[in-house]
Order: sequence, then structure tokens, then C-alpha cells
Amino acid sequence: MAMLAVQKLRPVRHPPVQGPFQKSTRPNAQFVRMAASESATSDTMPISVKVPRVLTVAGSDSGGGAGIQADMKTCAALGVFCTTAITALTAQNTIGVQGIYPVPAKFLEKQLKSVLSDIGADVVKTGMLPSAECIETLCSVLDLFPIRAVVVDPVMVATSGDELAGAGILDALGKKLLPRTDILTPNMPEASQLLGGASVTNFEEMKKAAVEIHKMGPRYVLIKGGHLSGSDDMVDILYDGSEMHEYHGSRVETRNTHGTGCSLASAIAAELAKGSQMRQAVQAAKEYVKETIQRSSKLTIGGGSQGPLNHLHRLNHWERLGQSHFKPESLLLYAVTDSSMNERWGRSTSEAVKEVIEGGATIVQIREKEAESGDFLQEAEASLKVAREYGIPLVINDRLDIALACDADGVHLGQSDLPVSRARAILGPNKIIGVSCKTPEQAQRAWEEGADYIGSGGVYPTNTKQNNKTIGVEGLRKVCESSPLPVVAIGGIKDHNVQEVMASPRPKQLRGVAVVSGLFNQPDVAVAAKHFRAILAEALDESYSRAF
Ligand SMILES: Cc1ncc(COP(=O)(O)OP(=O)(O)O)c(N)n1
Ligand SMILES: Cc1ncsc1CCOP(=O)(O)O
Repeated sequence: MAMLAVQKLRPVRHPPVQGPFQKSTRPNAQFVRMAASESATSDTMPISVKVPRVLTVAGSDSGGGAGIQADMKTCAALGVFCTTAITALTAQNTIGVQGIYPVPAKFLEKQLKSVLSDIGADVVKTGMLPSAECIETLCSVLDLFPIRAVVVDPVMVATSGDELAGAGILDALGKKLLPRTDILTPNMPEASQLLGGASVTNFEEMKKAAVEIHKMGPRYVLIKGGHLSGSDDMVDILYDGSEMHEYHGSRVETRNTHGTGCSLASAIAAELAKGSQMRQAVQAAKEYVKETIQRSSKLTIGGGSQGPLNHLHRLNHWERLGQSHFKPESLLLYAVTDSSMNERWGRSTSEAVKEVIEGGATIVQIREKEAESGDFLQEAEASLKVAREYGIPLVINDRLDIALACDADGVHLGQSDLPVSRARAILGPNKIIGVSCKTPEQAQRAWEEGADYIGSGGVYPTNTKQNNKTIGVEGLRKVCESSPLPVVAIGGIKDHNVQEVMASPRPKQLRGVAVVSGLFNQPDVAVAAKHFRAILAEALDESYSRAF
């Protein structure tokens, strides 16, 4: 049995840091300790590890981008343990703030005391403080515990423009909190509000504002110049009462900036908690936020104008998602091979694949119902080589083992094949998984299990697949409307009925047609593919013009 190494807790002895400590009437409770297992108790590893701690006193953002949620993720990313005292719940998303539910001051006090009496905090960071009462409560609790620094982000207006704290807090902020603040981090509109509406719109006014706000009590004032207009150069100013320090950066073009202010203040708090001096902490925090914005710029979360950041980008979770070979547009002309048809016309599968791609196929599936595994693999490898030369995705019908063996771009599965969820677990997030669906229930399941697209049919009767139920154009539409997944129509699709399949009004999920005999049971595959592309172009154009 592994024994846990236990060491007696001692009251905190804070290392001396520059700047005022918060006054304390009571010794702090404890270290945050991680009990180390036996394997970690070598000569070089301490048996008790003191973890830097930040307490964030802020509002909850249900959208996960700002507030408490941003603070916790920032601290986690920077190696700091983050506790919370929630001042308000907000119903919020990437569009804006739909509601605010302030937490009663008495319950805020309970949270603060609960955390500080047990876990303690090296640094307290504040965000949304919705009322004067809440500020007074916070300050009276701060008097009771030793805190090394207080970082105040004077959150008043959300990035969406919604008000989070009214002018009613300014008096309490100025009288109670700012005199005990180590660093205050207003943006330009907040700086203006703190100064009773003074103009803070350019660099010179930012400097003047920093001097004026410094007189209100904070040791450092960091005015964020993100709102400076007419310049790609973004400047923040840090004023310590005698010197102005400038931090220059360049603007990153992205909608994903929601929670940037909370994240910067939390990053400063985290760096201070780890032992940095103020200027170092601001520098490191700015670098972290800059890198975070850059690494978040392509994320698609929510439909509003303010997307969140990827605080934990160093874990690289979402970068890999972006590497999928699949784009719904590639379903436009989906070529499904048939070696018996190709043999009849005197060509190998890989030759047919080359011709169909040259004619305009946008994705290829190798479908072999009779072939031995070794032959299937050889055919797949030769075809994949061709498809890669043209940058066209290639998937394997039914056989996950063949797809894995040749490292194809994915598989197409039928309802009687391996379940999509199992295939996804084996193939990982980046491979394409398509699944055949005839019913709305199957389509819904495909979506839930992680498929990339649906193949739906047979739309028309076909000789290529025996005993295959025909669902018609109506059945195809029902499948399209049952999940957000892109759909490709299949079954008996020929040049004379493509128009009908793709006719307007077309469900937005329907992205193209999958064809076997219409492409491969033809004397010239490239000509057949070109012909399909021309009809598709016309069908799409026509529905485009009808929509206007
Ligand atoms: C794009 C596309 N859609 C549907 C099918 C049919 O797949 P499945 O139901 O697995 O039937 P078989 O192709 O295995 O006979 C498909 N192959 N491709
Ligand atoms: C594989 C498949 N799945 C449903 S119909 C079908 C065959 C489509 O072939 P064709 O395009 O020749 O009708």
C-alpha cells in the first residue's frame, strides 16, 4: 500500500516582497499542500509542495469566456491554484449579457471567509463587483487575512457593451478598495468612468489619466490602450507614481477577445503569486495574453461577435482539431469506385481515380465488395497516392482495418458496420468518418456519435447495390433536416436527375451527390465527371439566383 507522506502544517511565513502587505489581524491558516506519494519522495523532491494561490472575486460568465471562468483557466495555464468568491451570476454568451443575478453580500462574505480561513491566498484579484455593499464586504474581509497583493480589474462594462456594475460603485471603490490596491487595470472607458467622465481617448490622455487615478490610491495603474483608435500599435501604460512604462503590441485580427481584460488581470495576479515583482508580472502577463489571443484567433465558439480565448492553448487540444482533412464542400461530387465497372472499361481503380479527379471529383471512396483484403489494400494504396498528388481526400468503404493500414483520410460506414463512436475512438478526431443514413433517427445518432458527414439514399432505384431500399427525394430531405451534419445524396444519381436532387429550396445540409455507375460505368470517366460538375454548377447557381 502506498504511504502518504505527511508533514505538520505550519502558519504561512510569507517571503518578503516589495510593496505593502495587506494588514492582518489574524495569522493565515495554512499552506495549500499536495501530499506527495512515496514515489515522489526522493532526495530531490520536497514532501510538501507549496502551491501559489490566487483568490478571484468576480462574476460568473455562463459563456465560459470571461469572469471567474477566465480567471480560473488563466491561473491553471500559469501554474497557480485559483479559488473563487462569486459576486454575481451572469447569463452571458458570445452575443452579450442576457441577465445578472447578484450574490447577496452576506453570501459573498461566507465564500471569502471560507476560502481565506482554510486555503488562504497569496494574491486576491477582483473583477465584477456589482454593488458598493459587495466592495465594503470584500474590504472588511481582506482586513482579516494576510494577502500579499490585490489586483483590481475595475469591470464596469462587458466587451459587448452591457453594463455589469453601475456608477454607484465608484464611491466605495475609491474610498475603500483603491487605497489597498496594488495594481488597477482599467481600459480607456473604465479610466474615463473612474475620473467622472474625463476624456481618455488618446495616448496623452491615457498618461494624464494614469497620474490622476494613481492619486486615488493604487500603487500601480495599468491603463490598457486596446481602445486606442486609428493605430495598429497598441500601447498599455504602467504608472508607478513616478515613472511611466509603455508596453507596445500589435493588434491581432480576431473576434475572439472576450475575457481578455479578466485574463490579463488574472495573469498579473498569477505571476505575483508565483513571486514576480510588479513590472515583471505585468510583462509576463502581457506576453501570456498576447500568445493566447494569437493562438485563439481561429476558434469558432458561439455565433456572436465576441468569442472566447483558448487559455489552455499550451495543451494543444484544439490545434489538432483544425487539422482534419474534411471540409463539407468536398462532398460536392463524391466519386465511389467500383472495380468491376472499371475492369469492364479496361482500367485499374487507381487509373479511374486519377481520371475522375481530373474531371472534377471532390472526394473519392474506394468501395470493394468482393476483393481479398490484400488486393483491396494494394488498390487503396495506389489510389491514395494519386489522390494525395491532387490534394483530394480519399476514404475507404466499410473497412476500418484497410483505412488504418494505408493511412487513408477516413472511412465510410454503413448501418451494419462498426458503430461510428467506436470508429472515432480508433481513428481519432482528424480522420473523416461518413455514415449511411436512411432515417432521421439514424441521422441524429450519426451526429451524436461524432460522424463528419452522412451519405443518404438510395434516392432513386439502382442496380449497383442490391436490396437497397429507395427513400426518394423526400426521404433525403428528412435526413438532411434531422442533424446539422452535411449530407451527400446517393443511389441512382445520373446526369438527368442531379437537378432534381439539388433543386431549390435545398436543405442547407445537402452538399452534393455521390455517384458510382454515372461516373465509372462510362467510357470516359473524366468526361463524365466534368459533365456532372457542370450540371452541379448550374443547379447551385440556379438556386442561388432564385433565392434573391
Ligand atoms: C457516400 C456514401 N453514402 C452511402 C454509402 C452506402 O454505404 P453502406 O450503407 O455501407 O453500403 P455499402 O456501400 O457498403 O454497400 C456509400 N458507400 N457511400
Ligand atoms: C453504395 C450505395 N449506397 C446506396 S445506393 C448505392 C449505390 C449507388 O450507385 P449508383 O450511383 O450507381 O446508383
